[in-house]
Amino acid sequence: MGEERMSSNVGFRSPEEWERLAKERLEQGPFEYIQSGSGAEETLEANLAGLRNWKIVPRVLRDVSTLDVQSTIIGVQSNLPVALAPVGFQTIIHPEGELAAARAAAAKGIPYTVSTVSSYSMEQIAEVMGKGARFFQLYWPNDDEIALSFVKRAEKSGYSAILITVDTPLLGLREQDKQNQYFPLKNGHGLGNYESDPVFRTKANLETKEKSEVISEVASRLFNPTLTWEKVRWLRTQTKLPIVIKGIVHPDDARLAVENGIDGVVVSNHGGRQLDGSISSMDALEDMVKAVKGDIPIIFDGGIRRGVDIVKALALGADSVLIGRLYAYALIDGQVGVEKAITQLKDEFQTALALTGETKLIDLKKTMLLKR
Ligand SMILES: Cc1cc2nc3c(=O)[nH]c(=O)nc-3n(C[C@H](O)[C@H](O)[C@H](O)COP(=O)(O)O)c2cc1C
Ligand SMILES: CCCCCCC(=O)C(=O)O
Repeated sequence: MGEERMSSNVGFRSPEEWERLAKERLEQGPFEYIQSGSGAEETLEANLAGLRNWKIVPRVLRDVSTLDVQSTIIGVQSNLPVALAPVGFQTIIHPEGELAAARAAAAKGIPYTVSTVSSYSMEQIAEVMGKGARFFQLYWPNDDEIALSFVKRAEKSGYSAILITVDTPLLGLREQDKQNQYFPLKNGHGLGNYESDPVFRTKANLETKEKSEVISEVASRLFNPTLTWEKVRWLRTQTKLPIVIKGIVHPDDARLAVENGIDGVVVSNHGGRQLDGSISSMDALEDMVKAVKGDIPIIFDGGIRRGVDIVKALALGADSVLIGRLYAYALIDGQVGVEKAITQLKDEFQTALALTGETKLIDLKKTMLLKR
């Protein structure tokens, strides 16, 4: 491992350095769209603090020469207990957007989650991924036939699970974006899945529309504040793919997920971009674990920046984690950048695991953590 680690130091970039470079290279609108949270950004900061506040109490003299970090995430194999989170509009970062990030995930053997508002279609992304594991994230439109069409297309193009994001009945109040008057959709990003959808095309009469009209048609269908568990139960009857609910932090919602036949939850506050003042992901995790651990897989996101953060989330009971901004910033260097970020995260995670005194994911336990 020594020689491999020396060579991986070439071109090393810390998460902070990726963020700094992204700020330098992107225009203010796109950069702040990625970086910012909602409101006063209390929850954005709380996600980071929530992880920082847990300290590891490491053990020693336990032969940590052989590590096993292989994982299963919603039924698919992964080289790490990590998947790339759905991040919409990736062409605001790099012209190859989702294609580059998805290729990187496939090359590194971890799952990639395609956002409903990806700039390339789910079929285009599937094609570049080959056998790479992929999930489809559903922003349920205000038209169930379009929602079902997305899910059927995901089935056909080899997606292994549907993640329904439920923390976005409407967009959080993001002050920087308001100041910048910036929302990527308005500039024509994030249309990949809508523009290619046969049901949407017919309903919106797309053949006769200018780009600006297409954008308005998508914008008018994107949000669905009427969504309830009843609709989720209906979707359960329409697909055999595992369904995961993304964006819950209340243990009662986790129980409801189990009762409604859901196959996993993502404990998430959307990276602090929705309800500002909501509980940090790490503070929510303990009660979510008490509510559903062992019933369905628990995925965690919000604030993961380094390998040691993954150790903490898994020790507190998560089965795996998603990373968002960490890879989004690295996407400024396209596929190479994202691959570099994943390689580094793996190195950090393995190092943190060994220095904690453990070799296997299953041995990460809450007893090795103290909250300070
Ligand atoms: C720029 C950006 C775009 C995002 N787009 C989506 C999206 O399309 N769908 C979704 O479910 N979550 C989206 N998220 C939230 C992420 O999936 C994830 O929950 C969050 O980024 C995790 O926090 P982290 O960035 O601290 O890792 C987005 C986050 C960012 C930063
Ligand atoms: C319901 C569509 C909202 C798209 C916003 C993308 C996103 O999740 C984010 O910016 O955060």
